[in-house]
Amino acid sequence: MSKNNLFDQTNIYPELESVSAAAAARWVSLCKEAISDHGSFHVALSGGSTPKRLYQLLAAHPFSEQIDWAKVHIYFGDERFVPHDHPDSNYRMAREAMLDQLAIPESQIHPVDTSLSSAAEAAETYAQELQQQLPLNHNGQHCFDLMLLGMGPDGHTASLFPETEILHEQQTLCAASYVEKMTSWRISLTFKTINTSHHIALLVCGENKVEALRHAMRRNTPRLPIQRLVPQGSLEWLLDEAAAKGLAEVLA
Ligand SMILES: O=C1O[C@H](COP(=O)(O)O)[C@@H](O)[C@H](O)[C@H]1O
Repeated sequence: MSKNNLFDQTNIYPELESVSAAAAARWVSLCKEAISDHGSFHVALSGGSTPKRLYQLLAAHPFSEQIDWAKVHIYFGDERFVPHDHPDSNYRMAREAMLDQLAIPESQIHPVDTSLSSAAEAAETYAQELQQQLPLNHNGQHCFDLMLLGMGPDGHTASLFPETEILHEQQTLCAASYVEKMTSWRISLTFKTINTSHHIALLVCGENKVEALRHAMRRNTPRLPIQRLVPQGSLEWLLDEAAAKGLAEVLA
């Protein structure tokens, strides 16, 4: 249907609730697949506002009991360099919405250590942890079974913001980045890591995402971070109708 491979798997749902339910169903099926393939499921959570409902759904009936939580390993695609109890912490949001309700062994929950002395040190430590914990794919690359992502109105994904050096990072799995417009340090997985994932699910909701989505779908000049997605595995977009407004003609 689409002229752009990046958008070959694009599904549009009425609103956040149905986007979240579809993402939860995808989590369940990928989780079962990964556990039968290599005995565990390694997932990177996204932050921001969109995934909170997904996390709440996963922690409750009917999704929670379909998942063997003892075999799930939780990581973070990006993090704000703030304490874990800070309102901006992605870890705190995931704890409150999902993790506190589930029987995942603590040793399998991998937050970014934001108590370290700098964002650079936190990122370096996290990169080492990923190297130790993540399974290798058949190419010998550290590989997530599922990478959850969102997209900001400026086309950022994870904490890969426009005009930041981290966009070009090819060596490490995770790096620190100062985001001028947020006046804050972020720690983020790099495109190298994201693109290696077995499956990427992008949840995008809200009218303020329309312009960035249209730009990326039209394959215009690649100025947005999101256009740096070159997945080795599969990638699917889960959009709500507000974000997908007017996209039909671009996808046709
Ligand atoms: O992938 C991600 O995208 C979001 C965009 O957030 P949203 O609040 O518009 O859903 C980003 O800020 C977040 O940290 C990240 O993981």
